Amino acid sequence: MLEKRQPIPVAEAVHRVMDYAFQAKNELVPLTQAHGRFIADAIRADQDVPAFDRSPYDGYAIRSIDSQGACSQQPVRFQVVGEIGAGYVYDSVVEKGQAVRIMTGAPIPQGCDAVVMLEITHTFEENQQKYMSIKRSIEAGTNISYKGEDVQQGTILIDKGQYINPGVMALLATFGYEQVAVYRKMVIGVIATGSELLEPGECLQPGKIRNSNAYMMMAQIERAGAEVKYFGKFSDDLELCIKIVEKALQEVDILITTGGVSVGDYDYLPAIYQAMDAKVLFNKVAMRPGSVTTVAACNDKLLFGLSGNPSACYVGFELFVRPIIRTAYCHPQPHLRREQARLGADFTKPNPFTRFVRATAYYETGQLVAVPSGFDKSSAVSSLATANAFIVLPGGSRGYEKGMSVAVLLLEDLQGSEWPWDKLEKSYR
Ligand SMILES: Nc1nc2c(c(=O)[nH]1)N[C@H]1C(S)=C(S)[C@@H](COP(=O)(O)OP(=O)(O)OC[C@H]3O[C@@H](n4cnc5c(N)ncnc54)[C@H](O)[C@@H]3O)O[C@H]1N2
Ligand code: MOO
Ligand SMILES: [Mg+2]
Repeated sequence: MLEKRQPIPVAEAVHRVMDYAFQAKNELVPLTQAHGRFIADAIRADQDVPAFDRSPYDGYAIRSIDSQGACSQQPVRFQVVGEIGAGYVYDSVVEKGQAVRIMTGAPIPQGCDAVVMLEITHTFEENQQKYMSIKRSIEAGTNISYKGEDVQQGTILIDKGQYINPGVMALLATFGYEQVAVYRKMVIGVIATGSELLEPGECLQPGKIRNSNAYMMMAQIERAGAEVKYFGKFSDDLELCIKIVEKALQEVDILITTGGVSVGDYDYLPAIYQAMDAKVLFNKVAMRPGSVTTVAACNDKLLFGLSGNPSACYVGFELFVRPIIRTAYCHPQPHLRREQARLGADFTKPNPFTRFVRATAYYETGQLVAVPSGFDKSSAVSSLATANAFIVLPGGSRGYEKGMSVAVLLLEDLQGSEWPWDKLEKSYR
């Protein structure tokens, strides 16, 4: 007798998976390889930035008091006693009536408290001595970038778990990180199943299709920030498949299979979990696509049995695997970013289960709009290419109309959500 599978709500399924979340170990990488990784240590400013008062302009450093009374009828002149470029320090004290030619980024010489922009000065020479004059008085503090105005020593600038973007790279360099502690990339194994599968380089034959899921998932794994280990395709021999899964599981942090989780004669995954004595966390989720998504735990390692249908496989990865990866990197918001959007086209299919419609989301005069990105069957591959979001339609509805407000999950957003599954209300206009 065929075992009857009990569908569980999506949020419950995600909870069951997240109970197995763990933290990845750290490793040091050269700064040049840190972009795109997740930082494993907070960045604390060990110095002020800037570290000294400096000039934001090219001009002349002066003592502001000396400029008092300057006007167009009575310009005030300064004796130019030196010059200082960025990277150098003027080593004398500037005296009454003196000025130092200064370049952007150079430290303010001792004695000076203002910088006059080059454009408002007049320069001349008398008796082989350089002078500069100005026609207005300058207040103390004019054109000075003060020590610590950008960052004060001791400030925590980035918490651990943050994604290293180009701006974080700038901070790491500013504070002298030649090596950066990042979370070790999780290694995720991928196995495709099905005798119908051909690789992209092979010619199509009757009844066969090309294996798209493995390549799609490899990219999803990389987008989520992990590393792929591809084990190729299963053979048709169950005993051999069991051995392959057991061996693969030892070489990876997480193993994903695609296909073979339903009730077909060649759907081997349930038998494999049983043979391995793996604990099945669930094998049916009240969602479409991806209702057959199965997750099992074997010696604390997760085995994700994603559907063979491309759209179902894609959705299963983003909902269940991605948050495990991001949690391993201590990211505080490991799930897909949830937002509210306006539905850009009718979606008339009824939804007995929560439906994740692959969609294109975009802004239109400040409002997020989401339009289904094409053919919406679980087997669809075409609608994935332009999808950057899922429209989440709660179960028990009879279809949705253009203009309604719907929840969306954004696929290409780095911020993420802490827990996007609360209060998935029925939509409203
Ligand atoms: N009697 C029932 N039949 C099915 C049920 C059910 O509940 N009762 N569930 C259906 C649902 S829902 C889905 S989804 C699929 C899931 O099937 P499997 O996960 O077992 O996957 P396969 O049978 O191996 O393949 C399904 C489909 O996907 C194609 N496929 C497989 N691997 C790949 C790949 N790597 N790249 C591209 N396409 C792939 C495969 O050729 C099949 O067409 O089961 C339903 N059936
Ligand atoms: O698991 Mo299937 O994708 O619900 O169609
Ligand atoms: Mg099947």
